[in-house]
Order: sequence, then structure tokens, then C-alpha cells
Amino acid sequence: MSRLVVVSNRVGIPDGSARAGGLEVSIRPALKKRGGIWFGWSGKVAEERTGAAKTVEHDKVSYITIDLLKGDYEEFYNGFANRVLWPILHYRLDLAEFTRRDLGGYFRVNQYFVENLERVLRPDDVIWVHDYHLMPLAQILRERGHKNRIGFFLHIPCPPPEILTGLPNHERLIPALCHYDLVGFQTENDANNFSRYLANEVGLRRAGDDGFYYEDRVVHIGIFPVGVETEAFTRLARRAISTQFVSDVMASMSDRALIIGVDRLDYSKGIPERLNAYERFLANFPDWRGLVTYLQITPRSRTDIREYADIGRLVGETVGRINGTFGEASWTPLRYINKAHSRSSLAGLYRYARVGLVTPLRDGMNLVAKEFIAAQDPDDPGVLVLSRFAGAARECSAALLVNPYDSEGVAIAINRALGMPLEERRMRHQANYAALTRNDLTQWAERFLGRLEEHVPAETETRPAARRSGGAVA
Ligand SMILES: O=P(O)(O)OC[C@H]1O[C@H](O[C@H]2O[C@H](CO)[C@@H](O)[C@H](O)[C@H]2O)[C@H](O)[C@@H](O)[C@@H]1O
Ligand SMILES: O=c1ccn([C@@H]2O[C@H](COP(=O)(O)OP(=O)(O)O)[C@@H](O)[C@H]2O)c(=O)[nH]1
Repeated sequence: MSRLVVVSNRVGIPDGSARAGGLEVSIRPALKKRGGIWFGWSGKVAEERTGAAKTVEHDKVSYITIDLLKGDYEEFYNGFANRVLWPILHYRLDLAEFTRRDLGGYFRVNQYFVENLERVLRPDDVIWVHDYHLMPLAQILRERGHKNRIGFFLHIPCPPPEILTGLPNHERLIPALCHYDLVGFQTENDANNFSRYLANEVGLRRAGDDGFYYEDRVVHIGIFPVGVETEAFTRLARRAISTQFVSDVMASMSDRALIIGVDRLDYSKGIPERLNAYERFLANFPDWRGLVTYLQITPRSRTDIREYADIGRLVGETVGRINGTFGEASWTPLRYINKAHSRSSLAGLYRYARVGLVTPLRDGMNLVAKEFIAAQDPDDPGVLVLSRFAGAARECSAALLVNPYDSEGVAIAINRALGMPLEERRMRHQANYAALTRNDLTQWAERFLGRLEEHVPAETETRPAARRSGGAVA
């Protein structure tokens, strides 16, 4: 079996810290099983380029990281990746702030990744690149003569061509993905949007059921919804429920029903809209006042970006308003926490909660939704209220699916979840849990890598040059 080299902006070095972010969570077990290299950013900003990558060896995996310079961090991470690609791929053209300087920084850092990566690359390595930070990586590697099999997985949504074409320089960025052998998406919708873009905007010709001819090669497209380690997470939750941490939370609840939300502080997660829905719930279903507590765990994220600071302020104000309006001396309706929690603590809280609120405005997958399901006691499960715009809604269709923009509808769903009869809760939970076991995290990685490795090596799979411009292709 070839050596696996995973490349992503974030690298999950196993240092025991609680970090919020699904990409790290999803890659770690796959690499642990197969071994290999995990290459990416250290998360540190350095004064100058030393050129030295740092390596940590742990359990068959070499974690190799490089620092970014302040300018790289600003232009690549805060700039083009998170102020342009993140909002646009989450359907928020209105929030994108494009500058040519940031675009330059994006390509410069991708080039820097490649220069460091090729020091450790072997010709038969299988390279798996993750996420929107590194879209041009394969093109740069190919231009430097690397013929490895290279796959790309997009963890976040891919919007329709009508939105993608609003991305400045989309003509350079999106077709760059065709230098990968396999491009994977979370849902059918994302994959179809990408295919429509390639067919209609780039004018590529289809190659079989799942690919397109591009220059002298074929790019394959696949759907690989990220899963969780379902059974392991269930065991974690079973153990965590009796820890001191969860016992302390329970004791503080005075038998009130727990509603829980866990999200990075990100506008894509729909937190203000969710809080408005909770406010509506308290207003429209007054019998529940004093009987529920909503706990929102929201670690800060991307704090140097204005939109993230804005959303932080808005959430803080909304929490204050709700507690001020509905709170009593003996009851706080809403607890809002910015501290990141360990997965074990979260697992225990999910199991104890009666309702999980996962209502992003748009989300690639949302692992919190799947973890909430995995954590439940099958004999007495809580209910998941889930946005229809989260990738997880495809598989977890037995959740109460809601439109996160409709605060009254979400309020009704919260009321329904809290009052749901045991039989219905069990049926919904069983259906969702079965969907998770059909596609857990190990299968996700195996399916992606299996598909990547089943194709003949890139250099031998050549086809006639594709049409590079023009209208739709049948
Ligand atoms: O690295 P950060 O800027 O701190 O952000 C954290 C991660 O957020 C995003 O996660 C996504 O991947 C999840 C797993 O597939 C998916 O469930 C979720 O819907 C996505 O939003 C981002 O894609 C990662 O690159 C970041 O590391
Ligand atoms: O305090 C926290 C908050 C979140 N998470 C984890 O971070 C991941 C978040 O992934 P998700 O796909 O829900 O969203 P993302 O943040 O990647 O957009 C999940 O595994 C959470 O359990 C965590 O470990 N501690």
C-alpha cells in the first residue's frame, strides 16, 4: 500500500488540547489507522521564514508543520481563504471582501506549502489535500512535475455556478481543481453544483459517469459525506455521563430540561437566528418557562476577521436581551459560554440533553449533529432539531428538520422536541443512528482513498484535450 500524505491547513497534533473544528476531528482517525504524514500549518505566526518544518512523530504518523509569516496569515488565512472563499462557498456573496493582495497571498502560501511538502514526498505517495485553503495545490505540484495520485476533499459547501461565478478569479481557481485525480464533496448537491460549473462555465466534456476531460487528463468527482466514529462516540458519551463535569452541570440544572447548541462562533452557524427562535419559543410557549435551560457552547473562531467580531457582539447582545426579558432571580433561560470543551465533556452533555439545536444557515456537514445522535441513550434519546441546510440533514433525515431563517418554525420544533413521546423519539433516533453506522468515519476515508487508488496513475490516463470554453455540454 502506498504511503498516505494528508495536506490541510490545520494539523491535529495530538497534544490533548480541546479545539473546535470538524476537519481535524475527521482526519485524525483515518491517518491513525493507516499511518503516514499529516502536513500543514502549525497555527503559529513567525517573524521570518526559517524554512524549517517541524516534525512530531506519534503512533505511525509524522505530523509535519510549517509556520506562516504575519503577511501570509493576513492575506492567505484571514484574507482570501476566510474573507472570500469561506463566505462565497457558504452562499454569502454579500459578506465577501476581495482584494488582489489577498489573492496573491493565497497563491504564495500554496506555493510555499508545495516547496516544503516536496522535501518529504516520494513518487508513489498518495496525496490527500483537504479544503478550500489549498485548492491550487495539485496544479502547482503538477507544474513542478509531480505525477502522484492526488485527491481533494471539500469540507464546506459548493454553491451553484450562479454563485460560484461571483467569486473574483473563479476562472483561475475552480478549474485548478481539475488537476486532482479525484475531487470529493459532502453531498450530491455540492457535487452537482461543481459538475454544472465545469460543464457550463468551463465547457468540459464528460468522461463516463463521474468525470470530466481536462487538458490531457481526467478529473473524477465523488460524494463522500464525512461521518463520526459512531460506536466509539457512543461509548465515550456513556462513560462521560458519570464524570464530575457532567454531574456538576446536572446538579446545577435543578431537574430542568437541557437544550444544547455547540458551534464555533461563525456567521454560517446561524446562532443569532437560533437565539431569536429560542426567544420566540419562550414567548409563544410560556408553559416551558422555568422548566428548560438552553446551553450554548461557542468557542471563538477567526477572531481577527471583522465579520466574526460583529457576530460575537450580536450574539452577546441577544443573549443579554433574552436573559433580561425572560430571566427570573431563580432561573437563567440561556447560558452562553465561549470556552472550548473537550470531546468527552461534550459527549456527556449531549447524552444528558433533551434537545440538540443544530441550525446552521449553511454547513458542509456539521459533525456536532452526528455526534449528538451518536451520544444518545437509545432507550431514552433526546431529539435533534437540524437545519435542512446542513450537509448532515441528508443522512439524519429523521431529525426534526427546520428552516433556520424561520424563527417561528424553529420555536415550534423546539416545543415539539421537548414534548415528543418516547416511542417517536426512539424511532427517530434508531433511524438516524442506523444512518450513522452505515457511513462512519473509517468508511469515509476508506471510500475516498479506495476510489482515488482505483484509478490508473494520472500520467497514463490521458484523453483528448477538452474544449476550454463555450456553452453547456450534453
Ligand atoms: O481552521 P479554522 O479556521 O479554525 O476552522 C475550523 C474548521 O472549520 C471548517 O470545518 C468543516 O469541516 C467539517 C468536517 O468535514 C464539516 O462538518 C463542517 O461543516 C465544515 O465547516 C473548515 O472546513 C475547516 O477547514 C476548518 O479547519
Ligand atoms: O468546544 C468544542 C466545540 C466543538 N468541538 C468539536 O469540533 C467539531 C466541530 O465540527 P463541525 O463539523 O460541527 O463544525 P466546524 O467547526 O468544523 O465548522 C466537532 O467534532 C465538535 O465536537 C470541540 O471539540 N470542542
